This record gives sequence, structure tokens and C-alpha cells, in this order.
Amino acid sequence: MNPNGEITSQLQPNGVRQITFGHPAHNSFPSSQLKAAVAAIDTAGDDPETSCIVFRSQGDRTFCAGANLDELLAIDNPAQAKEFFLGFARLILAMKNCPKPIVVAVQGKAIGGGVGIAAAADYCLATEAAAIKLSELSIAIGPFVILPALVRKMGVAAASEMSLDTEWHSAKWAHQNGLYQRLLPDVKSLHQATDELAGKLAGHSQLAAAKLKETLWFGTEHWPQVLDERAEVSGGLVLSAPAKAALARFKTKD
Ligand SMILES: CC(C)(COP(=O)([O-])OP(=O)([O-])OC[C@H]1O[C@@H](n2cnc3c(N)ncnc32)[C@H](O)[C@@H]1OP(=O)([O-])[O-])[C@@H](O)C(=O)NCCC(=O)NCCSC(=O)C[C@@](C)(O)CC(=O)[O-]
Repeated sequence: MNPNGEITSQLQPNGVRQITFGHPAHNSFPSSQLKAAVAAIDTAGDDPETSCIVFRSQGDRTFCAGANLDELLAIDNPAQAKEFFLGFARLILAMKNCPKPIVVAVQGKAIGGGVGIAAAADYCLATEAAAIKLSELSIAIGPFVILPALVRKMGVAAASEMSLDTEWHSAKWAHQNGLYQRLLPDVKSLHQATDELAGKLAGHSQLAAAKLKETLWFGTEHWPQVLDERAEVSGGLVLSAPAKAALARFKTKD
């Protein structure tokens, strides 16, 4: 599909646009790919031929391992650090501001920013094996940029449970707590159900669907400022000694 970690965007005749991301390190996001994902979503949002977007990743095992830890470890100044987290903020905002419904298919584990993408989806389907984890506190940073989207979808109790315990939570737990709208037994049926749903959503009036989406996101108009400021907080933390040490330990597997 896209072994070098590119974003692909393909319009189907039924008005569904398939946007696929991928990276050899468990579909983690370096900043270059965050930029490309935002551009693909913005372009699809402006395209009159696109009525619904499916956002999915390649492979069967990991939907998305969040921020690319190699890039995080290499960052050495506050401006670059903030810019990295702004990349995730812009992705969440692009998904929120896109006038087309975005369906996300989670075919395996989702961690950190990967959980944020699921939370920013208008409709999220997942396999029964699609466990989730917020690992940020265990590497001395925080899920600050993605947390508002998680709280909106799951409520404060579930979002605080998983952000504080940093443990794996099952797909069933994610479904019961509102992150995943539907669970499918395996990857094949996930992709089939996703495409069927997207085809149905693409048949709606674009204007009515855009207004519906806008209404579902009421109350989040202040997010651009919140996420900008949270990216700065994350950027400051990632340069701290505990974060540098934890990131280095992840790479050396100590
Ligand atoms: C994904 C599993 C479960 C697979 O677990 P596994 O199948 O046991 O594989 P593994 O752990 O042996 O990983 C295979 C290779 O992928 C690499 N790898 C793996 N993940 C990453 C990554 N993210 N970035 C860069 N490299 C990664 C890993 O280093 C390794 O490299 P190798 O030793 O073969 O050279 C495991 O590797 C894992 O837990 N990865 C770490 C996930 C993680 O902690 N992600 C960071 C989240 S922080 C974040 O997203 C910040 C954000 C956006 O939320 C901040 C905010 O909201 O403000």
C-alpha cells in the first residue's frame, strides 16, 4: 500500500474518499506525516465530489502508535517541540472543522495520538482486538492535545481513568465508554462495515450533513486557542529531563 509512510487519498465513484496513513514504526506520526494528513483532510473537505471521508491506516496489528518517539527524542528546542505537538492539534482541528463526516476504522492497537484520532472521528468502528492506551504519563509528558476530544467523546471519568493509569483498555471497554461506536469481530468485517457505512453517509445531502456535524461539535469553538496553548505545555514537558530519560529508555528497551 504505502510502505514508505505516505498519505494516500482516493475518491471512489460513490463520493467516499479513502485517506490512508501508514508508517513502518507502527503507523506512528512524525510531523511531516501530520502535515500531509491535515492537507489531505482539508482538500477533501473542500472537494465538492467528496461526501464522506474514511480515515484508516495500513496493516492489521496497530492502528496508530501516536507520536513518533524517534522524532520526539531528537527534538532539542522549545519552538520545535511546540511545533511537533501543534501538528497533532492541527490534525484534531482539521477533523473537527471538516464539513464532511469522517469515519475512522481502527483495526488494531491505538496509543496516544492514535486514540485522539479515534476520538475526533464522527463515527468510529473498531475490531474486537482494538485495545487502547494513553502512554503519555509513563514517558513524563501528557495527552494534553488529544484530551479535549477524548473528554468530549468518553466523558471525564473514562478519560481520566485511562490517562492516569496508562494501562491497556480493551476494545469492549472503549465501546462501552463511547469511543468506538461499533465493534467488528475481525479486520475483514471491519473494512466491509466501514465501507458500507461510509457509502450510506455519502448519500446524505452534503449541506445537511455539514450542519449536523457542526451541531454535534457545538461547544468546541474555543478549541483552537486551547490546543495551541496545550501544545506549548507538551512541548515544554518533552524537553524535561524525565521525558528525555523515558524516551531514551523506550528506544534502548531498558
Ligand atoms: C506499538 C507497540 C504496542 C508495539 O509493540 P510490539 O509489537 O511489541 O513492538 P515493539 O515495541 O518491539 O516495536 C517495534 C518497533 O517499532 C518502534 N516503535 C513503536 N512505537 C513507536 C513510536 N510511537 N515511535 C517510534 N517508533 C516506535 C519500536 O521502537 C521498535 O523499533 P525497533 O526496536 O524495531 O527499531 C509498542 O511499540 C508501543 O507501545 N509503542 C509506543 C507507543 C507510544 O508510547 N506512543 C507515544 C504516544 S505519546 C503521543 O502520542 C503524544 C500525544 C500526541 O498524545 C501528545 C498530546 O496529546 O499532547
